[in-house]
Amino acid sequence: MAQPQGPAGDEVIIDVRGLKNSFGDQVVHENLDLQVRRGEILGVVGGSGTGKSVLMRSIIGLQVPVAGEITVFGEPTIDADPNEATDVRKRWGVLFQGGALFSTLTVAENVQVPLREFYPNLDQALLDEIASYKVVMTGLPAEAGPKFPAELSGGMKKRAGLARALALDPELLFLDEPTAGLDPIGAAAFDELTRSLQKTLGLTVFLITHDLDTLYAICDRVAVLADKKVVAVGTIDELLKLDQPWIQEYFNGPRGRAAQAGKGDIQSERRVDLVEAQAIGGTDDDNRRRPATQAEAD
Ligand SMILES: Nc1ncnc2c1ncn2[C@@H]1O[C@H](COP(=O)(O)OP(=O)(O)OP(=O)(O)O)[C@@H](O)[C@H]1O
Repeated sequence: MAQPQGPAGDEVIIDVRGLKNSFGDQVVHENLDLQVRRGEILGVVGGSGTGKSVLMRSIIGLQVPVAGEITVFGEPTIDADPNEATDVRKRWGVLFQGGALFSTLTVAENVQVPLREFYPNLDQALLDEIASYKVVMTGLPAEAGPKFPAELSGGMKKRAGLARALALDPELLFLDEPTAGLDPIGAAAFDELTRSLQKTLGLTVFLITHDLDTLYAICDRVAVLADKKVVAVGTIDELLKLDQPWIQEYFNGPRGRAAQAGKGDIQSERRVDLVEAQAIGGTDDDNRRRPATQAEAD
């Protein structure tokens, strides 16, 4: 199927049109449109409960909307033919909020879950080899493979979840609040990891976040959810020019201004943070904490 084209002529990987979601009387989305372009990191922001996670679940077929159309790689994901849905699902990876690792499986076994699901005939030696590669790729030490999730720090769990999301060599990555719960150093290191994997692997990334530093550091464009729909999509500079109350409050509030003022410093600090994080084995479990922004320092 021909891929739709975005306004700038870029290939549209995710195309959401007229989406409506509701739970009982509560309407979460109404006439929501969104296009995600190949190769971008799209940040998705909005107040708590505006339906960011429900949007992601709708796109990946876990939430059946009341109305609307969604295509991913040009294929419909709502009421899709099961075989075609499987073909499309192989092309994306998902890091759910909190990591969603299976607690009774080791990190390596968690990474192997999607491989076993989609390629049941792979032999164990190959599964082990792929899992080791993905574990190291996400900055975890090789020794993390045989560990259980309960033995990992919060940051390591996120990396393990990311390793599982990358198991099938996806073209498209969904990240639901990947830096939530991480200290600033861990969050910065995870941002750098996301950016470097996105560049190296040519990924398109749909990234739900509340983290202003993440938006400034790695997102190419930002989509804003409010009033049950996407009220704006653009670079942060473009969004700042809009007279939309939530956008102004979010980006021009004290934390937004601090993130904006320090964005160059934050990015260069974040490169140092990554080196530091790698030096300590990719873990975020040290208790060093320093303010990411002047607002936190205050
Ligand atoms: N399975 C469900 N059943 C009933 N209501 C739901 C369900 N899933 C989500 N909701 C409701 O839909 C709304 C949007 O939820 P969602 O988790 O998408 O918000 P969010 O924008 O991701 O919020 P947050 O930033 O706090 O994570 C919320 O009011 C939530 O209670």
